[in-house]
Amino acid sequence: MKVKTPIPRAKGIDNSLSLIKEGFHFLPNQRKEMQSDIFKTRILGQKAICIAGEEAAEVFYNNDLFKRKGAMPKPLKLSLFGEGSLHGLDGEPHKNRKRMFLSMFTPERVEDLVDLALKHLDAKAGEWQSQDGVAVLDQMQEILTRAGCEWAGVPLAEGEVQQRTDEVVAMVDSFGGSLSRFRDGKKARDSHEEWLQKIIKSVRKGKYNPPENTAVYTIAHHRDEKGKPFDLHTAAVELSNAFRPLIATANFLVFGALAMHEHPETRQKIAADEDRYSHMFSQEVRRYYPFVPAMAAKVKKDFTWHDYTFKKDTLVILDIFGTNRHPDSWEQAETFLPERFKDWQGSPFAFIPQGGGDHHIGHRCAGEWLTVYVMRAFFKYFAQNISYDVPEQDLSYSLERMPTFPKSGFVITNVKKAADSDELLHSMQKRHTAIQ
Ligand code: HEM
Repeated sequence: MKVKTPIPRAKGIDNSLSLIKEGFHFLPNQRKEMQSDIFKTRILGQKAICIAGEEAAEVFYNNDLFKRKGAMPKPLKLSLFGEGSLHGLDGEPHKNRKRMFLSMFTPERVEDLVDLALKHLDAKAGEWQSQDGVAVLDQMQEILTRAGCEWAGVPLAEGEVQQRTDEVVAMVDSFGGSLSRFRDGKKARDSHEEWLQKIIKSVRKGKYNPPENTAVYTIAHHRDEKGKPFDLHTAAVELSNAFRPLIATANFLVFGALAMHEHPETRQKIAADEDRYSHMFSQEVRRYYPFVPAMAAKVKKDFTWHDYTFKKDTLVILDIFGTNRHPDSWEQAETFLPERFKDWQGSPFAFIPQGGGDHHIGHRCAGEWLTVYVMRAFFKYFAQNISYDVPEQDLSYSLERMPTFPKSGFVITNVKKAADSDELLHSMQKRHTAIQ
């Protein structure tokens, strides 16, 4: 970790606009310019310390030193996460909420989701065969909305699939600082929460009886650390958080399709899946391609780290994208290389596309395994079950836009299912994905 003393300060009075304008480049560029993995700046009018790398992630995810209260910018609550969600909780309330989430994401339920997602993917692939061309991004978003709702026990009528898909897409697309995308995300969230509140209400009244292992059942009947049920608004927010983030997986799926296209040798390797290559490939997609730029927390109590005193309530920003490509942890960090995960020893702090630390006691993403297993299964399906052409199109993606994806949405044409597609699908859906 490179640390300059005294801690350098970024140029400019407040860097909020530079962050929005430069996107994924902002933190890595500042670090490069200042030759330091820790620097000071101002964001949204507040003093902030920006840090990057494995060691930085380890300190950031220390619950004794950092808290989430007051760290999340208001617009993120209003559009992406929902007000009162577990992302902003600390201590016992967070532990109680996190236990509830992890109880809904058991290995069996992960397998249920993978099976459902494959079922919807296979149905869509059947339709693609008679279409001129399809944008994989849009298709993945619809498939994951259908599968996510079915899995969570949220009834979704055929006639509202498009509306509900558009809403979750708008919420996830709202975090990058664009005012118009924020407004769309906020509007989408209002409608989305109203819909989910009605569903929770009918479960509580006994008018709708979903299976006990579904998210909708769990959340409708959950009791918090004081033994109280959620108010209707919080129940809707957390029900959303139990399936809405799946939509983000669509971006990784499209980046994976792009990687298969740009590194054609990976396609055969995924199909053969020796040494769990599909897993290595999925991990490298999550490491290499951008999704989450950074996370924010506040200092819980004064402490000193690298001779710098972090004062209580100071905003600290962890560079997520930069940590996944940090040269101290990754050789040839800027190269797409799935094999790097073959003998990877694992580190909860060097590889943090979905947050770092421990899933149970910290804020690390509750849906990380759902994400990885859906990715593995879909990449295998793409490599084994279908063939397609990738026509001329704009496959570039902007690192200034947050979130980002290939500009064309990754269009494929001439889709054909393999003769033994049904058999392959059946073998994939067999219960063999158990967490390993
Ligand atoms: C591309 C896929 C995904 C990405 C990039 C992602 C990323 C993240 C990140 C960065 C965090 C916050 C870590 C922190 O606060 O330090 C998080 C938290 C969370 N994620 Fe995900 N996520 C993804 C998919 C999912 C899925 C599929 C689900 C569930 C269906 C999910 C549910 C959650 C929940 C409930 C939290 C809050 C955890 C807590 O505060 O304790 N995520 N995710």
